Amino acid sequence: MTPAIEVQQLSKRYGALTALDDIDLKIEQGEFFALLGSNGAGKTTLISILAGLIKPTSGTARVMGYDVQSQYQQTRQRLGVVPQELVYDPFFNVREMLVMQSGYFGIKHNDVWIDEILFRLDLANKAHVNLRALSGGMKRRVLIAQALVHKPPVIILDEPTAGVDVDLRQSLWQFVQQLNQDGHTVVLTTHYLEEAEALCRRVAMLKQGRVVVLDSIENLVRTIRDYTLLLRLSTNILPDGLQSWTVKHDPVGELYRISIKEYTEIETILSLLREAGIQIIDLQLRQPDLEDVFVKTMEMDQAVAL
Ligand SMILES: Nc1ncnc2c1ncn2[C@@H]1O[C@H](COP(=O)(O)OP(=O)(O)OP(=O)(O)O)[C@@H](O)[C@H]1O
Repeated sequence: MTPAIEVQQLSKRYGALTALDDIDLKIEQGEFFALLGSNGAGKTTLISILAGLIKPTSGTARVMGYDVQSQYQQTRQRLGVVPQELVYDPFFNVREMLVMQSGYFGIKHNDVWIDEILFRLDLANKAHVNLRALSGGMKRRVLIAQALVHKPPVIILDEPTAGVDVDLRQSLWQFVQQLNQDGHTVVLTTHYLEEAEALCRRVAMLKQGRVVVLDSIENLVRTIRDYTLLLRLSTNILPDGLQSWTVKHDPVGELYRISIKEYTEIETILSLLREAGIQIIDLQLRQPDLEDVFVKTMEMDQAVAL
């Protein structure tokens, strides 16, 4: 099957700055894929190239098999991008804007789908409100509606939940998951790693314009064997024996965070505390998650081999 997105040896330079450095990436149709990276890693640059908004310095990018530069019309029809920035035309109301956007794609009678999108994004009662009169979160919903108006098979969401309240986040994710189940490929960039972990199966992490991690979230989390033992204790004087572990004191909630690699270390720590007469008021064990993978990846000096 043709990949939804295929990027080969893609680079983008702004003068001396390399925003994307020889990237190869393939996202299959039907995937729910996370594109992660810290600020300035190159995520928006990659998305802008896919959307045909900027030209790469070298390399190729394809959407559903079509080249984003030489076959721009075909890729535009197949791609819906929700941009990070709130850009909107202040002269129209929500419905007018969506009808107009449908027109750009040559779709004449789109009312049924527009109604469905408005309903799913909880915008039905704002259909006749002028865009400039909407709150930031509502404008973001309109941007999402705008990206979906032509039912594109590939949907890219660039930090769609920034500034969005919890209610909409949940209904938005339900809607996007439904679209994914219906066969749409979804690519998501977000700084909320728990969101990526809950929704996506595979992830690429960008660092300084390079793909440094590409794998399923399940595999990545499995490779991390750092557990955190969280303890609230009856005293703040710890037994000397605990010096063999990295212990961090978190004044919020008076917690001690002890990094361990094996479950058996818990037994030793508990017996050291018991021997010192220290009581445990609260105990939790935190499993490694995508955030641990991300922090580790970003800390590494060199890109890890793919
Ligand atoms: N038009 C431009 N001119 C010069 N440099 C640019 C331009 N656009 C982006 N850059 C630089 O390219 C690099 C990648 O930026 P990009 O916006 O792609 O990062 P990002 O991963 O999307 O970051 P964020 O998470 O902050 O959105 C950054 O160093 C940025 O400053």
